[in-house]
Amino acid sequence: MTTASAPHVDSEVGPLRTVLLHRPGTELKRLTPRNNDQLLFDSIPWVDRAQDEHDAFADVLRGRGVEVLLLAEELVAALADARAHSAAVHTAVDRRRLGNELADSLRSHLAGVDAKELADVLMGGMTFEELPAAEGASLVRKMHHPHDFVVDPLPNLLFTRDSSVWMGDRVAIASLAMPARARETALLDLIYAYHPRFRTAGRAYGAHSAPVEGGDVLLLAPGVIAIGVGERTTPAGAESLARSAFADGIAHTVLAVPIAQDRATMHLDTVCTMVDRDAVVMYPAVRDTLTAYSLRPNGNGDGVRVDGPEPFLEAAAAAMGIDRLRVIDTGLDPVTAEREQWDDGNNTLAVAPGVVVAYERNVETNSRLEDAGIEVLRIGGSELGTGRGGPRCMSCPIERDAL
Ligand SMILES: NC(=[NH2+])NCCC[C@H](N)C(=O)O
Repeated sequence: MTTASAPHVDSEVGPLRTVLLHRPGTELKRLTPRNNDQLLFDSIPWVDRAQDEHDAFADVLRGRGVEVLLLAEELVAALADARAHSAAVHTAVDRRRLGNELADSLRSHLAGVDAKELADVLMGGMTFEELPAAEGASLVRKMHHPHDFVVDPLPNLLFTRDSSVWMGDRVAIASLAMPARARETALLDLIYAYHPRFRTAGRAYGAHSAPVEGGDVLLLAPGVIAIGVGERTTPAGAESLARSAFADGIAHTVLAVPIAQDRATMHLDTVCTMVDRDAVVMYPAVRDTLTAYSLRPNGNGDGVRVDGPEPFLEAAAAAMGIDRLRVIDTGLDPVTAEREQWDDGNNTLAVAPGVVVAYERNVETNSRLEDAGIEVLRIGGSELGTGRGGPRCMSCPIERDAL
């Protein structure tokens, strides 16, 4: 491993130094037409091609000097600690699903496997068919279909943005709203608690608090955080993240931004991402309608003042202390705009101010970004995108240089 500097992120666009990605693996092979909706994929990805696309994404980042950490490797490293190993077994065994007898036999099986094999089960799941034969006749085993899951797979691990968020030098483990993703945070929690590199990192926000997902959290500028509130992050989640950020001195203003409770706009970063210190790319259909409530400490203990709603762009510029937040005018007709929004055209990952990674398929959005002087690093995403997530969703920045 390269010599690690300290984790720290206080913007969306400061030069990216270290990022956490997840190269998709066995968990994607679990997707079928019967379970894909529940597992939050819109079709069945071609897994080998998804891996190739992901490797190319990681290479683009490495080519820009970014250190790429892969979740599977970090998880195996964390599980080398015996305490992490036994905590991990605990998170994998669902007694309500398995009943006591089968739960006990799964527990003793997993307790005996090495870190790599345990990590594979935690990420890729396990079916009844794969469960090593246990003594005794379990009704649960007899009555389940061999392809039912003993441990659910986590295909959305790919979207590392959502499960944890670095704010300043602290990491917040998210609280994921959808049952299909809930267990992801347990894996991130293990990595940050037991991996030698992260063991000392401070935490922000309580893991078991109201739902907050990282795709909703935008670090607009040092001290200014926007939080989308919609299908995933709840008002209570936004409020609790704001209180935690104020208490830790990470933010002076948090903007709570209502977004439509739709699959197409499940997170704020599906309609708006930052591409430069003072510029965003935004889905034209929300440009003039997005609003924000401003939260600030009211100077009275841990009291919080709530103002608004007012137009998002105005509230953001005021909190950031700039005249105007530039919106790159994609100028797209409504149908093209809707198509490219669905394909994560607005979901860019900045590697530096004015330099972003974007899916190549969003031809029109990308060319407007270039017209506006933004450098666009294009990646293929035909298979990666089947889970509805782009370069920002697939990356969790751990270290960015200050602006
Ligand atoms: N930050 C994001 N926009 N993440 C996209 C997550 C997509 C994932 N399939 C989900 O529905 O949860």
